[in-house]
Formats: sequence, C-alpha cells, structure tokens
Amino acid sequence: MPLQLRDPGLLKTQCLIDGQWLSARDGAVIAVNNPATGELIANVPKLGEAETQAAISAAERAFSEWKTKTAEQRAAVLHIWFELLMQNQEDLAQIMTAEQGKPLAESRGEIAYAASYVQWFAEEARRVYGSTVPAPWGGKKIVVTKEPVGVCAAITPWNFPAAMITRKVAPALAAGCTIIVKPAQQTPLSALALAELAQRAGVPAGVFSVLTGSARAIGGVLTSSMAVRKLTFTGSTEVGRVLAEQCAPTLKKMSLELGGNAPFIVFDDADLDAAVEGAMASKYRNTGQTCVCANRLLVQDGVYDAFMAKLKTAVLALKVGDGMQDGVTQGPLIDDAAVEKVEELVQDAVSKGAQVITGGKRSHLGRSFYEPTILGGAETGMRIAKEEVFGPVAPVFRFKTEEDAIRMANDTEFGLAAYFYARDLGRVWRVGEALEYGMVGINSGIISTAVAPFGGVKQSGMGREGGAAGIDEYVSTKYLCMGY
Ligand SMILES: NC(=O)c1ccc[n+]([C@@H]2O[C@H](COP(=O)([O-])OP(=O)(O)OC[C@H]3O[C@@H](n4cnc5c(N)ncnc54)[C@H](O)[C@@H]3O)[C@@H](O)[C@H]2O)c1
Ligand SMILES: O=CC(O)CS(=O)(=O)O
Repeated sequence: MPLQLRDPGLLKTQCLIDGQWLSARDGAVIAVNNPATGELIANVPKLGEAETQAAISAAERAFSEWKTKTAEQRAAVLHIWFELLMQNQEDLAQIMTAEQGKPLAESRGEIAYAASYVQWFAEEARRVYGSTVPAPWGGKKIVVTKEPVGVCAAITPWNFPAAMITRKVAPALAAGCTIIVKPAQQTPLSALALAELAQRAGVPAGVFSVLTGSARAIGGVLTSSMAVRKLTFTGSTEVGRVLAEQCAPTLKKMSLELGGNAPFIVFDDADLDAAVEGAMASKYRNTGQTCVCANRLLVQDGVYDAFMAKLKTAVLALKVGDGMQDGVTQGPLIDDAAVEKVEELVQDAVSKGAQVITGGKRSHLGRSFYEPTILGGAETGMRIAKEEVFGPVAPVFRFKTEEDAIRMANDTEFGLAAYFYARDLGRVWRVGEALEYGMVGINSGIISTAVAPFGGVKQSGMGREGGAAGIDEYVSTKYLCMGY
C-alpha cells in the first residue's frame, strides 16, 4: 500500500548535494523495499564517485562560512530543525516503519529520540569552552581554544535510520563542521526526509549533504579524501575495521560505534519482575536488532527457574507482524540474510544442547519474520555466546557465583553495553566496576539517551556520541601561546 503522508514532500527520491536535490548522473537507482511486505516503496539514486567528490567540494566551500557563524546562530538553526522533526514525527515514523520494519510505536519513539540529539546539541553548541593554563614562563599567556575539525563524513546503519544520523549530524553542525552522510542502502528514505527538514530549518547549502548509493564507491572517496578530516561510522565491527584501514593514509579523526555482545546478568538478590521487564526491553526492542540488545542472559542458579517462567510468560505476550498494524510489538528482520543468520545460531545452539523454551523457528507469517525465542541451557561453547544475534532470540546461561558471572560477561571481544540486576550495594559497585564495557545498565534495561556518552571499548569501537563528550568528537584543540 502506498505511504499516506500528511506531507508527501517528505518522501524524497533524490539526494541533497550542495543544497540541490539531484539524481545520479547516469540515472542509476536502488530500490527500497518494505521488509514486512516486500513491496517497493521508492527508488533512490545510486550515486558513485563523481557525486561524492561534488559533495565534498561543496562541504569544503560551505565550511568556510558555517564555521564563522556564532554558536548562537548555529544553535538557532538546530532548534528549528528539532521543532520540525517533532512536528513531522508521524510522517517520519511512517517512512521508518515502511523501510525498516519496526513497529510504528517504536518508530515514533525513535523520531523523538533522534530529535532529542538535535535539541541537546543545539544547547551544547554554546558550551564549546576553551581554557587558560598558567604559563611556565613570565610574560606569556597560554590559551586553549576549540575549533571545528572541518568536513566530516558519516556512514550509518539501517537499524536506527534516524537516530544514528542525528547523533552525528547535530554535534557536527553545532561545532561548526559540515557533514556528508551515507545512510544504509536499506533505509535511505528516513535520511533524505531528515535532510529535507534540515534544509527547511535553514541549514545552508553544502553544510549537510546525503548520498545514497554504492557503499564501496562513496565510502572509498570519503575515506581517501584529504579534504574530509573526520569519519564517523556506526555499523559492524568488520566494516569498521575496513574503514579504519582506508582512513589510515589520510590520518582522519575517527569515531567508531560498532557491534556488541551485551551480557544481561540476573543475580539471586535481583527484583525478578523488574529484571524480566528490563530483559524484555533490552532484548526485544527493534526485534532484537539493536547494538546494545541483551545478547546473552546470564541467570544465577537460585533464581534461574523462576526467572525463566516469568520470561516465558512475557515473551508469549509479544505479537509478531507488520509494524504498521496496531498491537504489533515485533516486526520483521531487515532481510532474509538476517533470518538465515539467526537460524544458524539457533541450530548451532540446539545441536550443542540448548533447549527451545519457546519460538526457535521462522514465523508462520513467512518472509523475514522470526518467532520471539528463548533458549535454555545455553553454554559458552555455542556460537551464540560469541556472535551478535541481531534477532529476537534470548539464550539463557546459568551461573553459580558472582566471579563466574563477571568472567562469563567479559569473555567476549566486544565491550559496548552490559546490564545487571542486583540489590546488594557492595555487589552493585563490584560488578559495575568489573564489567569491561563502555556502558552498564544497573537495574535498567534501557540506557540510551542523548544526555549520556554512548560508546564502547575493545572491538566495539572508539569515541562517544551524545552527552557532553559527543561534541568533542567534532572539535580540534588549539593552543595559543601569547607573549606580551
Ligand atoms: N555501536 C553502535 O552505536 C551501533 C549502533 C547501531 C548499529 N551498530 C552495529 O551495526 C551493525 C548492523 O548494522 P549494518 O548491518 O548496517 O552494519 P554494516 O557494517 O554492514 O553497514 C553499516 C553501514 O556501512 C556501509 N558499508 C558497508 N560496507 C562498506 C564499505 N566497504 N565501505 C563503506 N561503507 C560500507 C553500509 O552501507 C551501511 O551504511 C551491527 O553490528 C550493530 O551492532 C552499532
Ligand atoms: O543500535 C544501536 C543503537 O545505538 C540504538 S540506541 O541508541 O540504543 O537506541
């Protein structure tokens, strides 16, 4: 069914480069399909090297003007963009659910979350402070200032088609940088709608461009360009490594928000109802396709059976279907490859002794729908203990002691988010400190917010998005030694 938008002008099928909406020079397009129905939603340009080079040149020209705006002027534009995002929340959510599949309520939530980054960084624009340092010599002053890094490039994933863009673009613009975004091939329409609203908000030509098309061609030009001073990437660890290599010859500043393998630990002293609520929010949000999703549930012996019973009741209440339909809480996975990966991980776990408590197979709805699943008796030798599931499968591991839980939780190359439920204050501090992760949810399954620094350690990447740290990623520190 065609999208019924209040403002059809938000469904853009051209790319924004230097303030102009353009098609590919050779007319090539890529199809955007609805993962719930397989229907074609729209075609967008398949851009390549020439258009990317044009966007970089425009961003360079625009930078010389944009960086001279006062923080207040840049903040004013961002505040208008924030208002427009919220005024168009419903249309933006419809576009998102159509191309990404998540339930409409989650899409509305993501638009508000995406907008909150714009609001936050509009406020932070005015707080890019420098400092003075007592000089070791007489007759001199040391002044430290912050300057925008310059032209930035952003490459973003399909799982959060709006928020992963605003949490890069908003701090970049607030700091005085210009930015070129290459969204995921599966979800370009949300990115183009954000750009349309940014343009309406008064973001000048060339300050924010969006390029859809060939990831390798666009990525190759962005990463090799001397003019691009920073690359910010959210996506898989595998692609993050490739991009880091490509950026090495031009030594760009980089932020990498990569994959995760979040442990969700439930200790004997936890409030079990709260733990189940947290596990449901963490595990099944976006049908398990969230980088901070609980990937492994570790449950202490004494509460294992009680926790499993409550978790099963909650999972059975989930409703799988097209995200456009009322009451649906679990949409499709993004594509068939995603379902195949989930199937492989479940089969591997079952072949090594895991029990299917519920689910464990494709949904009767067909296509990319997979049943919300719980696997009991998961063990560390299973692939699911090491790999990101990115689907609605909760493998539950049993442990005996606090030390066991910490060892199991840290036994991964990733270090993005971890969660635990406990009430003993000493344990809360011990475990909180021992977990080798960038973010830890304690008695909370939801941790994502624009006001806190989001990011990981180990193979989950580097840099932080959001919070006061988020804008630091887009500035360079300069020191002026002033003799008088
Ligand atoms: N840490 C975080 O904040 C965070 C947030 C969201 C998603 N993720 C991670 O992202 C992954 C899922 O997203 P995905 O499947 O879109 O990831 P992906 O790495 O396959 O793709 C991410 C982006 O990179 C582009 N890309 C792929 N190959 C490229 C290349 N050779 N050159 C340039 N660009 C290239 C894609 O087109 C897409 O825009 C998961 O691992 C998830 O954990 C991490
Ligand atoms: O997929 C990863 C995210 O960063 C999504 S969220 O910020 O946790 O909503």
